Amino acid sequence: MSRYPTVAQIRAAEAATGLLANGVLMGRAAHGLASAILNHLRDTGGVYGRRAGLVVGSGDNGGDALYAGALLARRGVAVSAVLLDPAKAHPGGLAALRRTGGRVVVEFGELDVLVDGIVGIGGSGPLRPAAAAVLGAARALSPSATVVAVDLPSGVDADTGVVNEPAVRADLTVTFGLPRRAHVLAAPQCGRLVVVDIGLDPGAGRDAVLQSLSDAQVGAAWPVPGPFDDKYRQGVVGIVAGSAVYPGAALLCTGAAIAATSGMTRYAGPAAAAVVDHHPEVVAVGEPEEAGRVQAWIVGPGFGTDVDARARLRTVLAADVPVLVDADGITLLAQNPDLLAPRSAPTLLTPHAGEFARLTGAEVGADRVEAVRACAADLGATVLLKGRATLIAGPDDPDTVLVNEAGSSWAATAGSGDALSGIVGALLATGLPPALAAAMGARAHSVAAHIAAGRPGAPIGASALVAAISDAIRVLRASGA
Ligand SMILES: NC(=O)C1=CN([C@@H]2O[C@H](COP(=O)(O)OP(=O)(O)OC[C@H]3O[C@@H](n4cnc5c(N)ncnc54)[C@H](OP(=O)(O)O)[C@@H]3O)[C@@H](O)[C@H]2O)[C@@H](O)CC1
Ligand SMILES: [K+]
Repeated sequence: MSRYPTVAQIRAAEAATGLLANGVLMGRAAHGLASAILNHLRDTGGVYGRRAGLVVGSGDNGGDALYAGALLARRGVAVSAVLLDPAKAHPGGLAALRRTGGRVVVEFGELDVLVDGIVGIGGSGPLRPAAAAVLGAARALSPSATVVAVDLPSGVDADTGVVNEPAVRADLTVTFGLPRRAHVLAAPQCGRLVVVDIGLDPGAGRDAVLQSLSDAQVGAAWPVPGPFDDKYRQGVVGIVAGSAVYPGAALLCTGAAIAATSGMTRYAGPAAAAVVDHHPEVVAVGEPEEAGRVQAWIVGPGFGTDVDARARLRTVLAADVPVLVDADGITLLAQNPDLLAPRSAPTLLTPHAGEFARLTGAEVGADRVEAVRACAADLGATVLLKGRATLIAGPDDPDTVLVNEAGSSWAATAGSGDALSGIVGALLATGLPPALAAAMGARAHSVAAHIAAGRPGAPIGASALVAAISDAIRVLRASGA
């Protein structure tokens, strides 16, 4: 489990060490930062004589960069620093840099490493023009220089992950003590993340709302048949998806559900013939009323928004079992919010940003974590908000929002959401709590996309993703072994 505290929580954890005022924490931070840069230099041709440029802001983030620069200079790195506000540059850090032979310059020469010490957790808004100009000139002169962000890429909001352009885009981000929310919410902007141990209390971060499951946790919790299980033991999932004209969503959703668990899969809807054609293990009927008992329903992918779809949604939501509502089902639900009111079994909604806006009547906004939490509380449902960082909140636990960072964008392909619904719905039918099922499904979905794309990656369709689900589960189950 990784936890991503807010800036306020990080500041409290730092203060609790009692080591803020005496500079011990900054010393540890600078040491870790310098080590990460030295490792990078060693991996790319050596340390001595390589060139590092520091862009130094007016706060402690700049202080980290200056102290680390001093350590690099001592190891033979040619270090230069541009001070954005010379009067406010960290005095101790600046003195240390000067003592070790680092130079203060007004513009950089060619560089191997460009260190962003402009702002960290004290920053707000985009890069100011002076900082943007220095970075722009450095990038133009040294386009292949590795960009190392101190704590956070400047311009990225630490708590929301919003990238306020112009912002730094880092190849490597070195942070201190605990990862910040932005590291998972804006992962592509951060590049590789190194978390340096600065001696925070072992319990620090426990109060963080935003959390992610590890692959090992997902693998360990994945339901697989035990020695005495029969076909019903892992639950029966019922799927209402697709249409006679467009059976694709039904096929993808059903295929994903079949692969995700060894529970039984039923299908009810107008694509029944096509579903059985492609997936002979499915018991398929025309309407949900005819489907027999299920332990969870998936309703909505590609099933349209006409009166028949509306009637099917109503039937499914009237059942006293967990229901996952996706895609067209969410659009219909937005028009008929009263359908959720009588439900006592869990409901799980899986909107993308557009469907979320339809559902809540407002755009997701900058603070996605708060948006998904508020939506879950308002609707009394678990909500999975899709994105590169998928967020999941339940209605009864306002102190937990789960996040799955996809790690790549290979899953951004048509039909991918149908596959996600299939995986999560099958997990729901096994009896897993909705938020856990959603987070596990999202993780498996990301891993499947990664496997299907291969290395180096190639674009995939959702069918390839579905075909890789079994391998993804194997990878997850092996990761903790
Ligand atoms: N505390 C500790 O023990 C440890 C702290 N650590 C380090 O300290 C960092 C936090 O330091 P911090 O609090 O001094 O804030 P920080 O992020 O450097 O910048 C604040 C100043 O920048 C300015 N500014 C704001 N927005 C801006 C923008 N968009 N563009 C340009 N400038 C902007 C604004 O000042 P202004 O120019 O407005 O006067 C603001 O006051 C943290 O991220 C970590 O790296 C580590 O050493 C571990 C131990
Ligand atoms: K920074």
